[in-house]
Amino acid sequence: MSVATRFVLAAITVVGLVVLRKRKLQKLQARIIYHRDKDLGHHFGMDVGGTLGKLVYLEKDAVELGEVHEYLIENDKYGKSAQRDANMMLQVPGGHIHFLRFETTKLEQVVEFVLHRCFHRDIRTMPCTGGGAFKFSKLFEDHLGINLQKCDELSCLIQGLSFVMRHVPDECYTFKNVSMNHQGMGQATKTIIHTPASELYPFLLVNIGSGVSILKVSSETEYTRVSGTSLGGGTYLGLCKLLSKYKSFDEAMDASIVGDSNTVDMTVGDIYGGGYSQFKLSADTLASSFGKMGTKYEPKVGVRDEDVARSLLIMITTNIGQVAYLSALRSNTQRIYFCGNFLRQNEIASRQLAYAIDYWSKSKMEAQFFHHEGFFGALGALLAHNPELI
Ligand SMILES: Nc1ncnc2c1ncn2[C@@H]1O[C@H](COP(=O)(O)OP(=O)(O)OP(=O)(O)O)[C@@H](O)[C@H]1O
Ligand SMILES: CC(C)(CO)[C@@H](O)C(=O)NCCC(=O)O
Repeated sequence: MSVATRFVLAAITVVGLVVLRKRKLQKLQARIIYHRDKDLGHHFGMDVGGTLGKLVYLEKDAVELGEVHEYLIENDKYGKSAQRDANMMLQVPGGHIHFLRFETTKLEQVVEFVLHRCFHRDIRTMPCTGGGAFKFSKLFEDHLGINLQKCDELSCLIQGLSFVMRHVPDECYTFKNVSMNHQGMGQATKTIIHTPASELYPFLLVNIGSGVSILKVSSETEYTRVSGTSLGGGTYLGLCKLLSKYKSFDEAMDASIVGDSNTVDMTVGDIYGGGYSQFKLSADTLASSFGKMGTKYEPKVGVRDEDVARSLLIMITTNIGQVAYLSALRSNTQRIYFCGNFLRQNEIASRQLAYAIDYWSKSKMEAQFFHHEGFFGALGALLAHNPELI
């Protein structure tokens, strides 16, 4: 090949490469401009409660959410401020919904982290529910330039719940053949339940978050808040931290699995020396939560932290079960659905609730639970801005 031919070929290659690179750059720039023109906020739904913040986001296609998705995965990997519940991911037409949790006290850290990434400029408004939508709206506006669009928490709760009931197969479960002693031990079998839409309403919904809200739900759009109690998941976590060495909900949960509440609680047997047969109260019936502690000179002797965690769990759960049962009686509903993050990875509590409802109602009522129990509010906020998903 002559020198001249070689020169021509090299020139063509260089020009080709330059053109290709320019095209690639133009494509990239077009994508960036396309991003900047769009408000990605409607891909999100946030619920900031008294204890936990919940964030769901719709990944329509990986390119569009680009950096946001990467951040969330990266954040997840390093277990920093937020945690992704990977097993909760839902497939919806044209995308996936991802689920994240963070402690509300770490919200400022999350905001700070986001601030150091440029993608927040692509998010101008974000639907948000829970008390935090009000409490933290200025923080989001001032630091990130994001306008939180406030959505009512109970309305979002119902929207999110209706969505999973309609679209997520095997979402609801109960415990069949409930027989248990009063310390939450039992062999009942976890069973998936499919209730036909025609038989669904009315039902009672008990949302166990920091506090507890109890709603009578008559249709997808009609509901009333019939009761509530301040003895909820926040009470359990707060008392655990106060009375034991456990520093987190997950630690307290692990401990309560191996704890023995009998060292802490007073049973009918402790009082009667056996059962109170006249009123069919067996010897192992819980008579007084933490009652044994009141009779001891040095209450902590012989009591382990795991026993305290277990006893607290039974105490809070039994009380919620009773308030739920009485509310169902008053509202004339047979099915009671329990949700909220207190029930997250908390099978002792859900079994105990199933048992309590069955016991008090003489098997006329049934307790049911959800796999996505803590995310309905955030899902409802997401759906408010993506009605096509409903
Ligand atoms: N990782 C966790 N950290 C803290 N609490 C947890 C965790 N996982 C489960 N919980 C339990 O979930 C409860 C909070 O539930 P949820 O997120 O449904 O309520 P919230 O939105 O924070 O409260 P509220 O609706 O009353 O404002 C806590 O009080 C605790 O019992
Ligand atoms: C205040 C809310 C609604 C916040 O989610 C919740 O924590 C709650 O229902 N608490 C119980 C309030 C009551 O005693 O009715």
